[in-house]
Amino acid sequence: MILFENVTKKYRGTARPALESIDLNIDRGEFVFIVGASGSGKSSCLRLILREDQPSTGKIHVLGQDLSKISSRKVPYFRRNLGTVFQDFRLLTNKTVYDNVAFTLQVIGKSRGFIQEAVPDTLEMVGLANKGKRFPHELSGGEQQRVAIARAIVNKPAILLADEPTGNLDPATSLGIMQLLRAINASGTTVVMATHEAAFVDIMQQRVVELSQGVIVRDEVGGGYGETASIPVADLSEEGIQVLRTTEAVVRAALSPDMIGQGARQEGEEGDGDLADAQLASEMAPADEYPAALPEQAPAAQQQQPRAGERAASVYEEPHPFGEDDADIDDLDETIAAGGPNARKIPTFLDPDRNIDPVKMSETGSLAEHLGLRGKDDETDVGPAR
Ligand SMILES: Nc1ncnc2c1ncn2[C@@H]1O[C@H](COP(=O)(O)OP(=O)(O)OP(=O)(O)O)[C@@H](O)[C@H]1O
Repeated sequence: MILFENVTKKYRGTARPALESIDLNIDRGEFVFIVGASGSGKSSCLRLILREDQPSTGKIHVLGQDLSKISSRKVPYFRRNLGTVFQDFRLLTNKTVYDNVAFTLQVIGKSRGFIQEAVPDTLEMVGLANKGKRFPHELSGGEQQRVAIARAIVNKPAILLADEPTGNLDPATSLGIMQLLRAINASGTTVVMATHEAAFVDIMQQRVVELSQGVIVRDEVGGGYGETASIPVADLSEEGIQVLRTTEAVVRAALSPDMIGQGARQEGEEGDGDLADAQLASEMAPADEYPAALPEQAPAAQQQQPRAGERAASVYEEPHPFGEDDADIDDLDETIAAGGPNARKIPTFLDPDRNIDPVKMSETGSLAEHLGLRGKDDETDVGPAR
């Protein structure tokens, strides 16, 4: 689906390449973290996939297309298959939430009927069904990122590229965003995410591609953040460190062998966290306490038997821009049904089918409280996470 063949990118006027001899193959349905220290080449990598830039040497194929052969005129058509999310949200400030999401569809000429169906569906999916009339400045940071994600996925792209999507959010809000991205991935979208968020990379146990000075130094399925891709903890305030540690403790407790697949560890049971962690984790885990975050989606492992009528009800069944002859696209449904080539068990608290109501998540404070973290106001939802 995404193929880099011996790709080198050297920017004009720079002494060394930003990316050097990169070979990378990302399959349909994968969730891939791209990690690495600042300047290691993560964003350059995403820009090349998006065809915002071209490699100096080497070949890149995305969705079966040789990117060097796509003319500038056709680049916008190519990009319809890719959703993008950035650290700074990039919303249109003078448009409502609804219009921000609808705008994506309007510019590619979708019918009014399609837009009227797809936008509310997508806003509901990201937990913002009741906030369509708000303007971006009336939303918390986490909510703004949800709008950006809604905008990115409303056209049901095959690939979602996320460049530090939680970089401006606190850990609790970031957790909700990660859960949403994992749910989107579970529905079949390939997700490639550049990040510095060590805790989330560690707990998600997805494929990790680590860059160091433009070179891939690690490509590990089910990996963690790693030691060399260091998080700039020096930037953390004391309070930030406390929140990050608490979050990490919670998610690690949630991932303990006792809990995976069987709900929360009970208070007082043995585990690798302390009692407070176990309490927090057990608050997170009960499956039936919250409605499913994404009712129409199931975690990858459960998607081998799609529910009858589920796909028929989708509003996204329009012809793919690449046409029905594209083998890559033809195979997509099969891959989705199989849960993607790298479908594997995901942590219960990230399981889109089971735990946190997205509306609760988007109402700032409630998730943090739910996690046992400090509650917060809308105004404080945006802030340095690290
Ligand atoms: N347009 C450009 N012109 C010249 N050099 C660039 C350009 N864009 C990036 N670079 C350089 O390429 C290297 C890789 O940058 P890139 O933004 O891809 O790194 P990154 O891993 O995404 O960093 P960060 O985590 O700080 O966002 C850096 O040395 C950067 O200075």
